[in-house]
Amino acid sequence: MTAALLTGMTTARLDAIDPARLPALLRQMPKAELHIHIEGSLEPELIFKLAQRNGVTLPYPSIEALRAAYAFTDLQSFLDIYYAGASVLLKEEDFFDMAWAYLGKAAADNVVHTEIFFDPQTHTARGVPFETVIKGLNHAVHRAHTGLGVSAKLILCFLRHLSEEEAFATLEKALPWRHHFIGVGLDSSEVGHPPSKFERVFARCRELGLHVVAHAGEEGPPAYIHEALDLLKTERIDHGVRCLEDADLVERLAETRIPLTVCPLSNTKLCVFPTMADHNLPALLDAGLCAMVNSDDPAYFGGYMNQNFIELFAALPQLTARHAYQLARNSFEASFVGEEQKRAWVHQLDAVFNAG
Ligand code: HPA
Ligand SMILES: [Zn+2]
Repeated sequence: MTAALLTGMTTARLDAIDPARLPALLRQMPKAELHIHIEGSLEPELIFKLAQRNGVTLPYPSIEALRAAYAFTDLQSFLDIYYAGASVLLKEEDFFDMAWAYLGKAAADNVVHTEIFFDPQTHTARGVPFETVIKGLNHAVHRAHTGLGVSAKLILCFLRHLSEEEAFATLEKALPWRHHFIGVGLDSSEVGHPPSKFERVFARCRELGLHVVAHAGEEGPPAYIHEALDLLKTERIDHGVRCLEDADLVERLAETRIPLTVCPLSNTKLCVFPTMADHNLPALLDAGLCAMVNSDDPAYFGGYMNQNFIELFAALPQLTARHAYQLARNSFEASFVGEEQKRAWVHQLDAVFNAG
């Protein structure tokens, strides 16, 4: 599979690229984003605009005060603010506006394909119908194809701090809209909520022909990654950076080419790594894993896709054009699209690296 995707670019050619071209290449190269929570793309400006439009009172007096609260110590300290921010989303056009703003940013970063997580339970718990959420998001996704040239798909995430029963109830509500999303995921507070809690829900989702992914090994132990693979049978692992603590797991991930959707700025902002220079993405690539770069919650963590690439490569000088190409190629390999489309995107990628 890997060899088939690696078209014109040889390692020797990649290593001959002038390092001065690297920042431009990172920006210009076509890429796929596979780990973005749409609620995490809600910028403070849009939060305030929607609050005003919907008559919602926010516990922050200004945009600056809200932004100042974005100093996180761990995943939970972020999730508390992230769920509060989502409280301004009430109407279909709110969900459209949020997704449309993200898709414009993605297009500007040369993201040609994005698989977008959404958290319906965050909204249905506040009385917003599932239909309102999915219709608003779907409208933006469709408009992105024609208006921005960005291919976008939706992945429904279950909140793992809630019960199995609530996940099943959410799936029931989603089924009339089954054709609007391609898969399911698992997010929210990881530690104490292992993948095993959702084994039966995921089995049902697989029966329905949905793709399955799960957050694991962000704050949780490598055992959670094993569980996601063994019990949920996930096709990708979201984050997964703690896999390096378990040599057998690394071998398993390398052999199966199960992708890891890594989020560098997220990991530094949530203190998974003390600084970007400590990030283990170079080691993940050296271990032969199908890892790539994603933004996770770009409005909260300081940047969208290209900002993640730029800060990662600036902090880790051992990363070169070879790694940039590998990361983009991995993003296409890991995406839930057909082989022909993947090959077309890799050809576009080759063209950018061959130019100049
Ligand atoms: O990084 C994350 N981890 C878990 N849940 C989330 N929900 C939004 N972002 C995240
Ligand atoms: Zn995430």
